[in-house]
Parts: sequence; structure tokens; C-alpha cells
Amino acid sequence: MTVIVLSGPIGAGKSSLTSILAKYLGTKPFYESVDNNPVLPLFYADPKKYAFLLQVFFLNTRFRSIKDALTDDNNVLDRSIYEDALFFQMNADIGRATKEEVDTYYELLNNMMGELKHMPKKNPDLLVHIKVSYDTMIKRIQKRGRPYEQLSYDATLEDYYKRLLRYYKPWYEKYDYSPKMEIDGDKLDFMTDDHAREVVLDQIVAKLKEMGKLPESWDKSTNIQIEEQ
Ligand SMILES: Nc1ncnc2c1ncn2[C@@H]1O[C@H](COP(=O)(O)OP(=O)(O)O)[C@@H](O)[C@H]1O
Ligand SMILES: Nc1nc2c(ncn2[C@H]2C[C@H](O)[C@@H](COP(=O)(O)O)O2)c(=O)[nH]1
Repeated sequence: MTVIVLSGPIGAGKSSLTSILAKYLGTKPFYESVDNNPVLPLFYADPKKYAFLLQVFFLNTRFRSIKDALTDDNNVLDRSIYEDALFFQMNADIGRATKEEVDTYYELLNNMMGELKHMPKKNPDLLVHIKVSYDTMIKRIQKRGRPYEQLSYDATLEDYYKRLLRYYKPWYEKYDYSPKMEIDGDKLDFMTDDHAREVVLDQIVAKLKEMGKLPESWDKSTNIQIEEQ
């Protein structure tokens, strides 16, 4: 049983790589609740009012996903509970949560992380982090086209996105729930460039092999079919 979690800023390519990896390795993908998330558009319209509610929504779905992933078979998760506090802390730091909300959030998170310690499998096997620059992040956000994420919707998003990128470096360095590796999301256009996709998959497979964690179901002859998002 192999559990891989992906991480990275908004638009880095996590959902895309989750789908590619799941098909390549023959594992089950877990996606973030985005298009079926009723709080996300409310948050972008009024971040201060909805930051806490949105975080509780994400935390709850991430808790369910990681529990399922850790009890299930081979899985790939598009962002996970390990990244949750990065977002909430950043929003709290810019005044979008009260002290009571922050305290309640961390109590809830600590309770949930405590529950995970009782799972038969306690941690993922590998974190794959997609590193991107601000320019790449914005290009991908534009390409995906969710209206409320565009700079034209709210000019303060530029600061928000730049701040988010700054929070990722220490977060990645500190992450120690599993072995980890970084993918260069600026250079490796794994959505449109076959060679780049092969490079990324080879890097991940090499890491899994080195750890003795390649899923048994994996077969290199698997046909990879990529669907544009
Ligand atoms: N490496 C890449 N090269 C080029 N385009 C990409 C790459 N990764 C993602 N994209 C495109 O960028 C957009 C955002 O990707 P997505 O997978 O939704 O990111 P995330 O899940 O990290 O927010 C999508 O339109 C996707 O097709
Ligand atoms: N305030 C928070 N926003 C979050 C969190 N996780 C995701 N998001 C937002 C960012 C994007 O607009 C959208 C989807 O994220 P992707 O990285 O998958 O594009 O949801 C969070 O924990 N808090």
C-alpha cells in the first residue's frame, strides 16, 4: 500500500499531476473539494467573514480524505491535511480570523492529527511538492479561469498569492511526516510536453523505488491518457 500526497501553491498543477500519477501508477486519486465547495466563492467575495468557515470546510474534507487514503489501498492525494494550517495561519496573519477562531482551529486540527496517530498506517509514504514562481502560478490560474481567483476580480489577490508563495518554503522545509521531493513546476510543463511528463514520472518512480514503495499494481506498460482540465 502506497500513499502519495501532493502539495504546492494554487495553480501549481496538483490536480493535474494527481490525475497523471493515479493513471500511471494504477492508484486511486483523491481531489480537493473545489467546484463542489459552496464556501469558496463566498470566501473570495468576503475573505474576512468566511476565512474560518472555509478552513473548517477544507479541514473536514481533508481529514476524511487522509483517513480514507491511509486505510484504503494505493492512493494519490491532491493537497492534504498537512498543508491546511499553512493557509489558515496565513489568513490569520493578515487579520482574517479572530483569536477565538485561531484557538478553536488549532484545537480542532490537533484533535484530528491525534486521531491519525491511531490509524494502522499513520503517515503517507511520499510528499511530492510542486514548486512554482509567481509568474507561473498566475499563468496557470488564468488558464484555469475560475473568475474569483483572477487578479481582475480583486487586485489584493496579487499580495495574497505572493504571500502564499513565501509561506511554502519554510512549510516544505519543516514537513517531516514522510520522505519528500520537489518537482520544478516552472520548467516541467507536464501537461503539454510528453518529455517533461516522462521526466516527472521517472523522478517520482525512482524515489518510490529507492524507498521500496512502488505500488504492486504498477506496470510501466500502462497507457497514460491525459485529460486537459
Ligand atoms: N506543469 C504544467 N504545465 C502547464 N500547464 C499546467 C501544468 N500544471 C497544470 N497546468 C494547468 O494549469 C491549470 C491549473 O492546474 P491544476 O492542476 O488545477 O493546479 P492545482 O490543482 O495545483 O491548483 C490547469 O489549467 C492545468 O491544465
Ligand atoms: N483559505 C483557503 N483557501 C484554500 C485552501 N485550500 C485551497 N484553497 C483555495 C485556493 C484556490 O482558490 C482553491 C483551490 O486550490 P488549488 O490549489 O487546488 O487550486 O481553493 C485553504 O486551506 N484555505
